[in-house]
Amino acid sequence: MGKAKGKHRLDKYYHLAKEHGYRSRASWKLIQLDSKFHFLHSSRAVLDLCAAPGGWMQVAVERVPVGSLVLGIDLVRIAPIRGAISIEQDITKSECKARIKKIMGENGVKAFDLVLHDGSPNIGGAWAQEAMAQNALVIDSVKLATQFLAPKGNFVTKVFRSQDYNSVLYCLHQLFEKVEVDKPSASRSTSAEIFLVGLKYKAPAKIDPRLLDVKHLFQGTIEPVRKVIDVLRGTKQKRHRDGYEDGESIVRKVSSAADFVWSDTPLEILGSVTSISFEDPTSLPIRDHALTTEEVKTLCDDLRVLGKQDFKHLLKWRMHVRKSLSPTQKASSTTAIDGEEKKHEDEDDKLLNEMEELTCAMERKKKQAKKRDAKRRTKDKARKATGMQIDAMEDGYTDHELFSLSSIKGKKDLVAVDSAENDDENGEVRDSENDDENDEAQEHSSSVIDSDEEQRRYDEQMEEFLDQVYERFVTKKEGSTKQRKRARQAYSKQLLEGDGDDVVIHSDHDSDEDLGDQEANPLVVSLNDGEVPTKEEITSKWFAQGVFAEAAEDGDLEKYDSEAEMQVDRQEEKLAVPEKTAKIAAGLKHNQPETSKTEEDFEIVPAPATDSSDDSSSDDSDNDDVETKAEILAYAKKMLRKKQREQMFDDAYNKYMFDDEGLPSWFVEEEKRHCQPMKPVTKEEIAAIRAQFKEINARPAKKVAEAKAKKKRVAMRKLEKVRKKANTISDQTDISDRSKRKMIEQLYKKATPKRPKKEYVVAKKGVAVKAGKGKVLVDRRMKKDARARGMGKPGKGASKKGKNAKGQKGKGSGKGSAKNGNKGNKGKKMGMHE
Ligand SMILES: C[S@@+](CC[C@H](N)C(=O)[O-])C[C@H]1O[C@@H](n2cnc3c(N)ncnc32)[C@H](O)[C@@H]1O
Repeated sequence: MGKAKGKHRLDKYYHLAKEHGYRSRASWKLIQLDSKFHFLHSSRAVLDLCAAPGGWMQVAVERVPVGSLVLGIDLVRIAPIRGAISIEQDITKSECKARIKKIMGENGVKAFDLVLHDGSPNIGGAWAQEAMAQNALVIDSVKLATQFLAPKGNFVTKVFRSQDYNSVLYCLHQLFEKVEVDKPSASRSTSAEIFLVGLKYKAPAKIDPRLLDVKHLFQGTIEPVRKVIDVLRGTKQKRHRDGYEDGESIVRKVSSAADFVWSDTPLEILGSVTSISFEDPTSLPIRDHALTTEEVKTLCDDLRVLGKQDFKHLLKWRMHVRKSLSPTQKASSTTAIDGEEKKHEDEDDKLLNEMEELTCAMERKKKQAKKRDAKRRTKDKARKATGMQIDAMEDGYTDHELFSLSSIKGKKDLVAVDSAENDDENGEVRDSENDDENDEAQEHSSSVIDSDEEQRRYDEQMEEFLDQVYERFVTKKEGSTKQRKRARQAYSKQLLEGDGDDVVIHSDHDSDEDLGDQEANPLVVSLNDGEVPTKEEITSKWFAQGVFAEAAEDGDLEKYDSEAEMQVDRQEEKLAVPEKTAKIAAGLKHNQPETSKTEEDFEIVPAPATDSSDDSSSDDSDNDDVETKAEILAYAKKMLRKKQREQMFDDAYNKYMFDDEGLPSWFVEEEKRHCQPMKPVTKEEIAAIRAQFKEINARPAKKVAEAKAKKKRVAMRKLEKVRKKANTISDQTDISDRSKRKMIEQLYKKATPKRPKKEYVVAKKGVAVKAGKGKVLVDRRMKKDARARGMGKPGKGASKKGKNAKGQKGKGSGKGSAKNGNKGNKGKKMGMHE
């Protein structure tokens, strides 16, 4: 069955099979099926149809109870397997039946507990024909199973997911109490094979012969098959796993490529037809499009065998071909669906359309960004040429109103700012673009996706989305709406909040119905549901608290009064979130020491007490410094990303900002202990930064590295010179080889840098000797002791050197060394003193 050849076939299971001594990688399929359905351990007689080379037989022998019969049959000879019998037979012939019966009799087996079938017809040809022959072979194996299977016995067969697949499935449903469909991971995802496991054979007294007649089952003759179905089931047909109804499964349902591409419900089409054709005239441009590859055509040919990747590939192809053939049509087709139609549109289809819109928007934005960049570059050039660059800040020009959000009174102003900004950036781009483009640009003004990073993110999102759509597409067929809902919600959430900073989907509803909001500044967000309490309201609410009654009696009201004022200020301050980012950042460090407050409500954080004079703590403070630096850097790193930065700001609004006073001490204590706000950076992130510091510190100083490199260069040059000289010497003919060698040796000796010689100092009693840099202290006593302890044998050279050293040093090395060297060995205990 269209077997791929070559090295790629030798996958993990091939090697595993080799390792375990199985004759075929197919063994793993049976192992995995058995691990799931546990049919082997209780089978005392197993009939393996189409068993060569015997991989399944080997597994069966391993897993069935000892003494069980495992009978393997194949067209080709199966090499003997210990504990199994094999015969050469065609399972479609009646002779095969007789042979089986004979062997059963010989082994005292009345029926088989398990019939296995992994046959593949040994014919070539078109895929459809092959698949049909395969499934016909399956029915042959079913026939044998009905004759030899014991009641409650099990049956495992391989089928191909072609148009006959559902008929086979149906057939098995009639004969077994339960039918499981499984594709073990050992089965290649590229293969259309799938395994059906019929559990608990019903062993009906009579079986309608048409049920096992491939002509009835597979030939596309709907009526007779339906009759068979009706006779045997007498009930309404159920939907099956793959989403096609039994009766429908044998009919080829075709959709035109044009319908699929231009439809707003592509998933509905994918779920309801068996193939997509390119034959009708409207589909011709699609067929001839460069994007419509042979692969796409093959996928379209049989939609029932689509795997996940195929499914995604097909949807992506549709999206691109749609965009390429008619970008405008696409946009209108997705937006022009009237309300009624939209209701009926599948949710996934809607999401798919949104995704497509995003793709278009992204590409549009990319184009615009490119144009903008080009314009900006030319403008800059022109400016430079005329020397017109003016630094506004240099002139001391600052207009505070310019940066005040409160000056933006409504959406209109905002749009004005927005467009002004665009004008500023675009220069004359806008003038040159037509009105339509301008409208689009405004519509998607917040969905600017122009960097590679964003593109990557978008691609990931798209992949994820398609995965979800596929999962839902598959589960939908089983009627699982819950999962679909969940995934959809997750996706919408992602769209709205995940990357919402870049991609905003505008709903028409927004602009039309929220007219009442027009006068409010949309950037200034109320944290109080739009209702801003007045200063008086807040004050009175504050004083309404019970505690003030007591305080009034104690005459403490003055203090509370100022506190209330502060609360009011803070409330007001909350209303203009973006203007307070500096303070928010300060709020990140929650466990600040006491803060003092000024009338302008600045919070002055006292610097932590440090004592630079304290030397012992300098190490600690160094460590603290590194720790703090690492932490700050980790924050900074996070703040580089817009989304994370805003998240940090948002998180920084917490109760610690208010530094409540007058709380019961036990409460404060417990809060301190248990209520620690989460830092926006993790320990690991800080550790990573510290590791970076370490790495930087570990690098040699630039000067040292340079000096080393220079030294190396000089040495190399020297050696190069020597090499040349050596060559000239060796080329000379009038000198003997021996002298040549000597001369060359000398040359190299001179050139190689000499290591400073070690100086050996012999320790002598009563003479002080300093064994500093380059000096080695040699002490006879020490040597002897070491030798006595068996710690090592001083080499000849060492003693010789020692002697030399002694000779060199002569008297001078004298007595004091005994003090030095022998001190430890004076060892009264040992009594070894010299
Ligand atoms: C994929 S192999 C089976 C592998 C086997 N399960 C194993 O684990 O080694 C398919 C086998 O079906 C056999 N086959 C095809 N048609 C057959 C038939 N009519 N009768 C018997 N064997 C047949 C082929 O000869 C081939 O060996």
